Amino acid sequence: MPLSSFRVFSAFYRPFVRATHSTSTMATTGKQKAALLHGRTYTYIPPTIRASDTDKIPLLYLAYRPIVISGPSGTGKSTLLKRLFAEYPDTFGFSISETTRSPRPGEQDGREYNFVTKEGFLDLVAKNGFIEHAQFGGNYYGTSVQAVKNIAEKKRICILDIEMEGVKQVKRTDLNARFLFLAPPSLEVLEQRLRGRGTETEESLQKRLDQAQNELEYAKLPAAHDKIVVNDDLEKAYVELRDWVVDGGKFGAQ
Ligand SMILES: Nc1ncnc2c1ncn2[C@@H]1O[C@H](COP(=O)(O)OP(=O)(O)OP(=O)(O)O)[C@@H](O)[C@H]1O
Repeated sequence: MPLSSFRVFSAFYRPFVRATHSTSTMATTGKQKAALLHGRTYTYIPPTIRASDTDKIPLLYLAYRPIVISGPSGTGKSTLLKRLFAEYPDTFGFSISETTRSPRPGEQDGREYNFVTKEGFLDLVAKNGFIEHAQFGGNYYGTSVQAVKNIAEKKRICILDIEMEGVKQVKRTDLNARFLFLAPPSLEVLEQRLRGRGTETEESLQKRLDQAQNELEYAKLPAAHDKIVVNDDLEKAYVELRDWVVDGGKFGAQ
């Protein structure tokens, strides 16, 4: 795993989940629609519980619907989310990751991380309890479905900044999330932004661009996302993203 992926799990009180790796598996139910795009098969996974099944969704998740923001690395997700959190400081929640590593001095269980045993972690993996998980430096790290639910319980809206496999995994839960895809104006512009950011090696840049193609192709599937925003002009993209997220003050509540 490239070092840059570690920041996914390293920040305290993360307002959103950042991940570039996932070990989620593809579902194989008959409900799926598959589409062959450019020689690869992409599967649209319909939500386990549809937003229209309001009687099956716990009340809290009707009111505090998590928002999943995905899009190729370098599209501008962090830039736009930072602005959103600054404009709405008390609206969004903090998801706490699970980890099998030991607490460092000063760290508290349930604050920086939920510290769990390897057995407990793998048991939750087997039960499909993670949205994303990864191994780093001999330890496991992950974002559990329960951690996202805890945010709704605090009456806040959880924003998940995750990649495609995580998006599919969220669709398999009863989180009743809304899905926004942030697209770059083009792959060329994306490459320029990644180079301009100065965080990538040539190798990690290539990996990100390859993954960007996968994400862009998945996003073409009908109903993969509820909203697509193209981040061409930053100001325009921010207003479009914010207006969709805020939804006239309802934040997507049903
Ligand atoms: N509309 C825009 N016009 C020009 N530059 C932009 C625009 N949006 C973002 N950028 C720049 O592009 C770079 C990548 O943005 P950012 O780091 O927010 O992407 P990201 O999607 O969060 O990437 P990652 O998933 O790798 O963290 C940054 O240097 C940012 O300043």
